[in-house]
Formats: sequence, structure tokens, C-alpha cells
Amino acid sequence: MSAQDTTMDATPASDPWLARWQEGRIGFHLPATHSALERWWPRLEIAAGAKVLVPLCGKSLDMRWLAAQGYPVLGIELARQACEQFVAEGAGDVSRYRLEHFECFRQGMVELWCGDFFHFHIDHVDHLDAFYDRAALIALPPATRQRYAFHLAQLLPPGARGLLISLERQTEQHQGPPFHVAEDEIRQLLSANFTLEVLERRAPDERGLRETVWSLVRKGPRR
Ligand SMILES: C[S@@+](CC[C@H](N)C(=O)[O-])C[C@H]1O[C@@H](n2cnc3c(N)ncnc32)[C@H](O)[C@@H]1O
Repeated sequence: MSAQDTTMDATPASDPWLARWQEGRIGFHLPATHSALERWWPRLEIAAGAKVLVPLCGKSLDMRWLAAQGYPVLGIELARQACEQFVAEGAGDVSRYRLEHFECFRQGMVELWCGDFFHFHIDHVDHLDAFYDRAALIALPPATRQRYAFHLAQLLPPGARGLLISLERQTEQHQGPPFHVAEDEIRQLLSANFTLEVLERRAPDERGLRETVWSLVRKGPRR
């Protein structure tokens, strides 16, 4: 996966996610702020002004909600369509610039970096203070999830807090994405570098999918 794959040409996209965006198969996109974000984020007691990383952000309206609460947001998204749609559907001037592998968009307090999350390094920004993962870890195939967990940890300083919303399937197996990821796997992937706490296990929906909301704190001595 690379930023070069994110062009808007008419040829079928090689990455399954780019193909989804190209074909408009974005059933994961919510038309409103996720209710768990509104409910649980304030309880994390993250100071306004903290810079929030939103990996694999799509065109989530959750980024606008975070910005409206006073948090500068840095979203990273592979699909250029998602970034273009996010700024087109928002209000305010858009500035565009390039940084190494990324084509960047800034609108108000939201910065979107279009490219591969695994190409993003902490040297690219001054600092990050917090994160929000809704359907990011679970968007990745099993073999890539460990890499994601490690990469996320490398980007955050000790003490950084975040909210993670995962998805678990209560019924028979299913080929993702999005994949279902059991609670045990979430713990196994993240507990080396984060303290984890389940805040809420939501009721399964009609498809047998259940969201779990987690609070995470990056481990390690504060600098
Ligand atoms: C399940 S969607 C979730 C999007 C968003 N978090 C939301 O809640 O609507 C996963 C997103 O991750 C993006 N994605 C997949 N692999 C990526 C990667 N390596 N780097 C950046 N974005 C990626 C996809 O294009 C897709 O928009």
C-alpha cells in the first residue's frame, strides 16, 4: 500500500480499501458522531488542546466532533477519495501541501494526511498527545494487526490516552474487512505497551456484531 495508489483514476484499485472507496462501498461510515465517543471521551479527561491522532480515519465525522471540543486532529487515511470528500463536505477553507509520502489537507483544526499509516513517523510532527481508533485496528487483516499495535505505540508518548472501539462478531465466522477481533486478541496485541480497560460492551446489532469500547493509556515513564 502506498500513497501512489491513492489516485482517483478509473482503473480498479489494487488495495481492497481503495476499491471500496472507489465503488462507494463505505457502509462503515456513520452519518453522525459515534455515540460512544461523545459518551466516553470526556471521561478520559484529556486536556483541550491535546493533539489527537486518528489512524485509518476515513471521512469520519468524529474528527469534527473532536475538533469542536478543542482538540487539534491529525487523521491518516489511505484513500484520497475519503480525504477529498471529508473536506468537500465540511465548511471552511482548505489548504493542501505535500510531506514526503503524504498529500495533506488542512481544514480548521483537522489535518488529514493521505497515505499509508505505516509510512507515518513521529518525526513528521512535533508531538501527539492522544488517539482515537474506531474501526482502525479491526480494518486490518490478522497479520497486520500486530504491526499496527506496535506502530501506534511508537507514535505516542508515555501517559498518552486514547479510546478504541472494536468490533466482535457473536455469530459464525466471516471474512472481513471489517474483521471481528475478540477481546482476548485486543489485549494480546496491545497490553505490552498500553494499560487497557473495557469501558462498555454494547449490545450486539441485528448482524451479531458487538462493539466494545476501550480506554487505553500508553505505558512507560513520563518524559
Ligand atoms: C473500517 S474503515 C474506518 C474508517 C473510520 N475510522 C470510521 O470510523 O469511519 C477503515 C479505513 O482505513 C483505511 N485504511 C486501510 N488501510 C490503511 C492504511 N494502511 N493506512 C491508512 N488508512 C488505511 C481505509 O481506506 C478505510 O477508510
